[in-house]
Amino acid sequence: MRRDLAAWGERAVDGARLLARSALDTNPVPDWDHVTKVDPEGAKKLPLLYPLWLAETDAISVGGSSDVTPANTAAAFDLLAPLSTPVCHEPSGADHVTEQSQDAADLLLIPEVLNGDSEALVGTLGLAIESVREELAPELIRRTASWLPARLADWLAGVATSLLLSEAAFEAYIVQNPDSAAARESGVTAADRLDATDAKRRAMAADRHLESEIVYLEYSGTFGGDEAVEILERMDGALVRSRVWYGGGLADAADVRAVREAGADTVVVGDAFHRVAEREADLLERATTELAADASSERVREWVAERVDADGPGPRFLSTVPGVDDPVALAREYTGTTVRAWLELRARAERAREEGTSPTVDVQDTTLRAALAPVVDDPDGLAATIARAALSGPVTGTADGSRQSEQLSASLVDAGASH
Ligand SMILES: CC(C)=CCC/C(C)=C/CC/C(C)=C/CC/C(C)=C/COP(=O)(O)OP(=O)(O)O
Ligand SMILES: O=P(O)(O)OC[C@@H](O)CO
Repeated sequence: MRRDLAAWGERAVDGARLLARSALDTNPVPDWDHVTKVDPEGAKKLPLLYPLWLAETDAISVGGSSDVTPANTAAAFDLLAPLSTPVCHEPSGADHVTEQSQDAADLLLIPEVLNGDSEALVGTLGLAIESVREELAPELIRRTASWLPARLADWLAGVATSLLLSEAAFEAYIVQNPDSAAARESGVTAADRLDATDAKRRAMAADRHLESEIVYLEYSGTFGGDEAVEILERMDGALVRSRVWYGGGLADAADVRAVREAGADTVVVGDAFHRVAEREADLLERATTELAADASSERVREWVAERVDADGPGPRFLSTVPGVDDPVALAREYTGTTVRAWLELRARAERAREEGTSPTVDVQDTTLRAALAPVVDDPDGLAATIARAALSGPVTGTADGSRQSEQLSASLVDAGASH
């Protein structure tokens, strides 16, 4: 009798859970419109005033499929964790998840590839779970409660592992560009590309069986165009709980509109953001020779207006953000502020060198600090971090993004300050 009652109770709970799944939004991943993917590898840079550009996006995802290491992941988190925008961590290897990355990230996103090899679906995941259960979690317990008896510590490490996985969100990827690093990492070849019918079926399996919080249509590096639209339209309405994310080659408002109208809940933009930093590096170099260190705001505004037009990377990135009404005006504003902040930091670094004082630049009353104040909680701390990174410059032999300085678009080292 007692057993019958217990079984009945369990069934009732399961039934309620199923009802809630269909009737309520139980997905812990917010329904973001726009996510910016920040790749920690050294070749992909951040604009000097990245907190301004990233204040426009709904969330940041830190990750990439090549040349990502625990060290460059840590450097990226040092720069990004202080922002008010939520920061996710999307590891592509088991060793990218560390205590520091877990502390810094608001959400762990775990990729599982629906059309790749089994290594990418469960192999790397198994390895990562093993490393959390047998290394990361026991080490954490040892450090925080070394006095615990071994058996209790081991039990707690198991609980911590389950907790990490239950709080993570799983991303069921459909990888459609076989020429991308993501495809190489997940064993996806041209023959594995899916048509709309198969893509929808696998998405339904991920939604209902794997219970993946995200179904991610991935064209990494290239825009999926009509094919992506057809797949998204086919999936639309077929999924109960998973959010649908589209990423790959988004470079302007028209691309974004097309995939959103087809049913993508969230668009993910990667390269278009890193291109802002690439262009900025050239622009700052020119500003150094063409503008006086104390150029007026008006002069800088004119100079920037002549060089930033609708086809530039800044306006293009901002045009992918659904809420931004005038991407050209906003990109000019952010670029102008960046140029002024840069000229001022250079001048301060030069002065510090001439006076033989410490190479650390005082960030009080700087354009940098003032620009950060409206978008972050601790503008003093972040301004100091950015100035320190810009001043410390690259170190010979490393260009892997493992230092914050290697992740910024420009370095002030030639202004005389050394580290
Ligand atoms: C469980 C824990 C603690 C960690 C998870 C570690 C795992 C499972 C990693 C899986 C890695 C995997 C299957 C990667 C496949 C490649 C992929 C889809 C990567 C995501 O794409 P991006 O890395 O954003 O692509 P780009 O570098 O091309 O921008
Ligand atoms: O870099 P892009 O092509 O914007 O792609 C974004 C993201 O989907 C990559 O994982």
